[in-house]
Amino acid sequence: MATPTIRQIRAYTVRGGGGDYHDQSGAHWIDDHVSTPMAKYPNYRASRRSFGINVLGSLVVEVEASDGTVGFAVTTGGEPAAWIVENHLARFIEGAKVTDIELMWDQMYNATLYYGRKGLVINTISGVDLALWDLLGKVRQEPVFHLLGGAVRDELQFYATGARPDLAKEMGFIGGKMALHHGPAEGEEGLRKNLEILTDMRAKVGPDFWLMQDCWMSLDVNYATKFATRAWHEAGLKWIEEALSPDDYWGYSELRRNLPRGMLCTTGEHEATRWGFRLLLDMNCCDIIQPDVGWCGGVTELIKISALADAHGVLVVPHGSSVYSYHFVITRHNSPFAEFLMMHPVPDQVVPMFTPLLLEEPVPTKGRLKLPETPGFGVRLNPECKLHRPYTH
Ligand SMILES: C[C@H](O)[C@H](O)CC(=O)C(=O)O
Ligand SMILES: [Mg+2]
Repeated sequence: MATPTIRQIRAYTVRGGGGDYHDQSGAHWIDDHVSTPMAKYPNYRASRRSFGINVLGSLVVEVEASDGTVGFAVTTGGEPAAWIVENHLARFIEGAKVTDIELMWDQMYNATLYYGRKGLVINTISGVDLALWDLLGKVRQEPVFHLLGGAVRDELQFYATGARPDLAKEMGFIGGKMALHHGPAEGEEGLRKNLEILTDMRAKVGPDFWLMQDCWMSLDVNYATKFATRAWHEAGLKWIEEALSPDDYWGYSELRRNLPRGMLCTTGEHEATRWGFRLLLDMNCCDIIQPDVGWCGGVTELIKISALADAHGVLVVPHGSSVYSYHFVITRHNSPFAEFLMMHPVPDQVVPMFTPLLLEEPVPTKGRLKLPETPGFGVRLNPECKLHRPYTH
């Protein structure tokens, strides 16, 4: 049978959770006075929505093959990403063989180099790439993790990100990661509060449960060193995550050298491509890299990033991104566990990370998950979510 080609690519936007998991309404732990680079401005301290963390919304990319098979993926990027797909990237996708993902990636990346490389553009390319892997899996009637070389273990094991590691422990997760609440602008009092939250949580979860702190790019080297050292001694903090701006490779190098022996430095969720990660690796910036497969260039690029990290003895524990991460992590020896982002507002129960956008999105039970062998990424779009196609070509 001839290899199907791609008949059409379509880009949609949708609001209210899903790919853009920060696009929540009402009270939610993910928007409860989280420390950010904007927290130096008191007006933007209480809520990340106040400075526009959710302005983009979700992007949904659909690719339809000549045999009628449709692949899709969701990520962030919203309307500007939809414009890039429809007006620029479509030409490299339509007419191509469904198997030629490497070629399509290279053309999308090189054609956008003059305004792309990172951020929104590589985020958009990631969405297209994930849709292409979904399509190939569906055409072949294989789950994506089979196409990536097959599972290297029976099931995935997860730590949970949310405000309640104590509840995550009861739910069977191997660790809990909390968002930092107070940044350097909140001074000594903020530092004391940050440490208090951690020591309280340590008392609740006992000595052995992993506790991690996500700093969402909000600290400087001095504050991060002081906080991490005290948090290690007073609360057994396992890792300090994304303490600095993603552009500050020099700062990460220094921070990692400053950390107490045994404590891990992690970063990379806002880094992109093999070239960005090469800087983090060559400059000894961290012990674990955390690429987001929906932002770093997609699965096609994550394969390369992961191989590079492996050669440097650095683990790859992707940021969030639900099934798109799970299908990768299960195939890699240097990704021994995965993140589960708790999207319940409290969060006192497990809900699918991209809720309500996907159907059949698998979730961990007792902190573990055996991936179903459904073709592609094994998920469907929820027909109740209103998609909008702002541009056509
Ligand atoms: C909790 C963090 O601020 C962010 O929303 C998610 C994240 O960075 C992570 O899961 O890691
Ligand atoms: Mg993070």
